[in-house]
Amino acid sequence: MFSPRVVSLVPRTGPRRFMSTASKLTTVEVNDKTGIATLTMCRPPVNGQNLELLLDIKSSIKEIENDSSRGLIITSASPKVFCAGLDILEMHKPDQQRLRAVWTELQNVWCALYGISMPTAAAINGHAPAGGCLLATACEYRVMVPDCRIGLNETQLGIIAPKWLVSGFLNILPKRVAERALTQSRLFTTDEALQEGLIDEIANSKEEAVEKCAAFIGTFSKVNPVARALTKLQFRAENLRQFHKEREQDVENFLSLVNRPEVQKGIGAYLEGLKKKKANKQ
Ligand SMILES: CC/C=C\C/C=C\C/C=C\CCC/C=C/C(=O)SCCNC(=O)CCNC(=O)[C@H](O)C(C)(C)COP(=O)(O)OP(=O)(O)OC[C@H]1O[C@@H](n2cnc3c(N)ncnc32)[C@H](O)[C@@H]1OP(=O)(O)O
Repeated sequence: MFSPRVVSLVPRTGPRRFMSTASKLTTVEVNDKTGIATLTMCRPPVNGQNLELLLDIKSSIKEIENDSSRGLIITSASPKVFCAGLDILEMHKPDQQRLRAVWTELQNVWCALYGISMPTAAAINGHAPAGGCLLATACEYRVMVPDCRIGLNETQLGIIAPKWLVSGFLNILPKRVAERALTQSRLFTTDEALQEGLIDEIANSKEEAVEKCAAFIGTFSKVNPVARALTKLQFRAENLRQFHKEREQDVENFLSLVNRPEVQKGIGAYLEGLKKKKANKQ
């Protein structure tokens, strides 16, 4: 179903770039000076996480890991949206096999990003609801541009974010703030996110956000990388262990939830809402 991955390496003069897949839903650029890889999601208009984008993100993370980069920065090619979360079309009247693959790949992406040993940072250059927030909170550091929103708004959609999906959020926020945000489906503004500690810095542009992420990664230059990696993984091991224990059941739960007639009705209504928003804009 998927084309084989094509990796073309440009010689190491200046920043080197390799397109991570034939489908080009992500690109990876490694800065030769710093050794930091920037993974950019490029699925217009909002980086909706369909199966192909998730597969591409996973492969790009693995490539960066195998390339022994000094760190990973994740960002988006879209001017206003970091990532809008799961592609809602994948969940509306779904093909069952594909739906199963979508959720499995979301799990795989989270696991690869959350569990990678190198330093990670998210340059959040736009809105980051739901699955977008998942990617950002799997990283160790977050820099966001002004006037955007980030959070886990699942309950507003009538759905429940499983424990593994919330664990990045819980690494960052006090439990009480996290519980309230999840139950209220709160989408934090950039300023609120900084105030609560959900993001670490604000940047005025995507470029500045990437620079600040690189500066964060640079803070580890004098730290023993093996000791750093083991310490990071020590903090994350319990969440990962729990995730692996529950991941198969989690897929079944997801399928059963999405297939419920009332959830399908809700997804349909949500899609209509997005269409109306478009009509009102025109
Ligand atoms: C709905 C899910 C229901 C059930 C799932 C059931 C069980 C799941 C159990 C747990 C799941 C938890 C894990 C993760 C879940 C998710 O990620 S669900 C997705 C949640 N995402 C959102 O709620 C975001 C919705 N989008 C927005 O709020 C806005 O679009 C935006 C703030 C991201 C950007 O705003 P604007 O810049 O104003 O752009 P538009 O709104 O005009 O959108 C442009 C274009 O993109 C389409 N679009 C937007 N979001 C999605 C999406 N998530 N999937 C697919 N398509 C999306 C939108 O319709 C517009 O398309 P066009 O009209 O131009 O064709």
